[in-house]
Amino acid sequence: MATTLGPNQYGKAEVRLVTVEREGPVHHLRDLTISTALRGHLEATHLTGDNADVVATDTQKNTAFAFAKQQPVGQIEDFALRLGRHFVGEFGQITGARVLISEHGWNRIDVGGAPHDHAFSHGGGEQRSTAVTIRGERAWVVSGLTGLVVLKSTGSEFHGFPRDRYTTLAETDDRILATAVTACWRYRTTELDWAASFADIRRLLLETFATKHSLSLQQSLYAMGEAVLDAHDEVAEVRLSLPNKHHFLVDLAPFGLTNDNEVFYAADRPYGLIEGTVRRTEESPEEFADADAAGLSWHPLPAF
Ligand SMILES: O=c1[nH]c(=O)c2[nH]c(=O)[nH]c2[nH]1
Repeated sequence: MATTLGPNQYGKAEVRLVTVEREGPVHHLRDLTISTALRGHLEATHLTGDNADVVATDTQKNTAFAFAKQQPVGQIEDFALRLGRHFVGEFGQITGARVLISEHGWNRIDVGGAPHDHAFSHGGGEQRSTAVTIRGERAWVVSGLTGLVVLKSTGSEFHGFPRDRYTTLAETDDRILATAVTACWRYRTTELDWAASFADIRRLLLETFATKHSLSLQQSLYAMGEAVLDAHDEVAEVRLSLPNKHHFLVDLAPFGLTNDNEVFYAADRPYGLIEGTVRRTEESPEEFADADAAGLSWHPLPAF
């Protein structure tokens, strides 16, 4: 039988890295999950078990820890770029890298109205993330967030959908709309004030969800992506995944009670899952022409 090695990559997944930076008595906490994956001339190990070209996944993990000691971690995008460029720059057989980092937020505990120096409470399920891909000299950055849970108790309708013999859903002109936002956006640059960009994109996602009168979650999704592209030249494309966290009106008639949009059953599953991409249609300005090709931004490997 004739076989050949197809696309492949390897690395250490989900390295949990916590750093404490001390500014006198005030401590700064960072909590990251890092995955590195390397690509390159790796036929030998697959075909014969010759590991001469294999930068061990253990070494990849150690490099992340050592880098965190040698220089403040900084923005996750910069840390991912540093790590990825290191592996590609240091080892001739490694021609590409993909580094994923998600950051878990911690907030200072408030004690008597003042933020505590070194005690923190977990920020909840929300995470900030980045996916950096390196190939040779080139780099692509996609950043985003997950687990941003939002709900509006009015300003959402859903009606006008087709009815067939399987349709039972009632039309509504006033419902709860809730979701956990997963968003990622592809940058046109690798040098940026990442923190400022992230903060403003997050603000726009929240504000648009809140203020856009919604006739469908799909409409909200598009408006959220459009708001980001309108305000942020440095972003080429936004992808959103929005689970519709259904809140069904409970039928209180059996108890002789009315339900005037006050009592809901928050269903856990199944949930609608609304996903979409919002893109620019205009010609790329000169400065972004090269960066506007998605390149390897989204697809880790053709096969995955
Ligand atoms: O905003 C919505 N979009 C849908 O596609 C859909 N489908 C459904 O049952 N409820 C909803 N709500």
